[in-house]
Amino acid sequence: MKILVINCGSSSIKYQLLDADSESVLAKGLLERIGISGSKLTHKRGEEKFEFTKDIADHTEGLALIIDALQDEKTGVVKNINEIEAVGHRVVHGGERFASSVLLDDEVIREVEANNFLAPLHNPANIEGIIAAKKILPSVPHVGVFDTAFHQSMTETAYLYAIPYSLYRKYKIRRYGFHGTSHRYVANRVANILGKPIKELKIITAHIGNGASVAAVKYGRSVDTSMGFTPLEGLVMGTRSGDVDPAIVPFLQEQEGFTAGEVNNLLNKESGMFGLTDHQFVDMRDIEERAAKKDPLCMRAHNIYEYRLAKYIGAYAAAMNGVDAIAFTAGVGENSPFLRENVVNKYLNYLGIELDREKNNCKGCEIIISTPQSKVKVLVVPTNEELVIARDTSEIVKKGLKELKLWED
Ligand SMILES: Nc1ncnc2c1ncn2[C@@H]1O[C@H](COP(=O)(O)OP(=O)(O)O)[C@@H](O)[C@H]1O
Ligand SMILES: CC(=O)OP(=O)(O)O
Ligand SMILES: [Mg+2]
Repeated sequence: MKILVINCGSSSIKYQLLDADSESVLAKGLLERIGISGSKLTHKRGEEKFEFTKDIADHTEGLALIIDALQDEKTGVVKNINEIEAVGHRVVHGGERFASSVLLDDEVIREVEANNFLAPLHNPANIEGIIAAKKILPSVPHVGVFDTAFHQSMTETAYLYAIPYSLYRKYKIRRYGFHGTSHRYVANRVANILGKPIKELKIITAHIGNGASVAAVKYGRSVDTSMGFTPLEGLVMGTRSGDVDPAIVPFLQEQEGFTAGEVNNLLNKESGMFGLTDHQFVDMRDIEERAAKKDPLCMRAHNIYEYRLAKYIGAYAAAMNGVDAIAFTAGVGENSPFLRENVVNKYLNYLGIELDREKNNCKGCEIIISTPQSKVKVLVVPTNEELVIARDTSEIVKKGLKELKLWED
C-alpha cells in the first residue's frame, strides 16, 4: 500500500511516499517558503535529488506541485496519482481529545480545529495541509497522527501545573508533551534491540533535534515528558529557551515594554543556543566545532545545554524509580558523540553507566553505546516519525478502523 505522509508547517511541507508493506521510502522531499517569494522544492528519489524554484501561494498549490513531482516522468515514482492509497498527516496538538491515531473525517477535523488555540504556531498549518490534501486526493482515506497522543497516558500528578485548578477546567492548561510519535517509536525499538518486552522496561528517550524533549517511558507508556502546555518548556533548544522562571515574562514586559507576543517570540525564536551565542549560531554542528576550539561563548552554551538534559534524565530516573535504558535520537542525539559522552560521563556515571567510547563514536547508527557491564544500557536509535505515521495509517485503512489506540487500557 502506497502512503503519502505529510508534515505541514506554516511555510513548509515535508513529505514521504512510502510503500507501507515493504516499509521502503519511494520518494521524499521538502517544499519551503510557501507564501513567500522564492519557494523551493527539494525532491529526492533514492540517491537522485531534484530542485525546483517556483513561487507557491498556499498549501493547496504546494501539494499540487509535490504530487506533480511524484508522478512526473523524470522525477516520479508513481504513474498515476491513483496509486496513492492513503495519506497520513502529522498533527502537532490533539489536546485531551486524541490519545490515538484517527481517520480524519469532517467531524474529527472540526475537533482538531478546536485545539488550534492550544498550538497557534503549529495546528493551523497542519489543518491547512489536511484540507488541501483532501481537495487534491478526495477519494482516499486521510489519517491524523498526533505529537501529543503518546503522552496522554500521563497521570494528573505529572501533567498538572500548580496553578489554580480552575484554569485547567476553563482552558485545559496542563502539560501535553510533544514529539510523541518519535518517543513511541524509539522506546519500542529499544525494547526490540534489548530483546525484552517493553512492558518490563523503564526507558528514558531523549529526542534532541532543533526542537528537543525527553520522555520517561515506563512499561510502554509515557509517564512524563519535558515539553509542556506548548513545545517551549523543558530543554534548551536551537532557538527556544526551555525552562525559565515565569516571573521573567512580566519583568521583561515592564522593563522593556514588550507585549505578550514579543516575549513569546523572544523565548521561542531568539533564545536557546541562538540567544546564548549572542545570536550567532543555531546549528549544533557550528557550536560544537567552535566549542572544540575553546570558543568561550560556545563552550558555555554547550555546558548549559548538556547540563539541562542531564538534569531531566536524573529527574526521570526518579519519576520511574529506576531506569533500564536511555536512548538518544533526532538530529543532535543521533549525530553527536560529543553530547552523548558529556551527558553520560559528566553526570550519569552514578547510575552505574559505563560508555563504550568506540561504540559511541558513530553517527546515525542504531547501536548500544554502553559496555556489557553497564547497569543501565545507553543506545542511539535513529527516529522515524514518517514510518510510524505510515504504519498507523495503513493499519487504520486495512482494518477499516476509525481510530487506532496506542496502548491497551
Ligand atoms: N553531525 C552532527 N553533529 C551535531 N549536531 C548535528 C549533526 N547533524 C545534525 N545535527 C543537528 O541536528 C539539529 C536538527 O535536528 P532535527 O532532528 O533535524 O531537527 P528538527 O526536526 O527539529 O528540525 C540541528 O541543530 C543540527 O545541527
Ligand atoms: C512540536 C515540536 O517542537 O516540533 P519540532 O521539534 O518539529 O519543532
Ligand atoms: Mg523534528
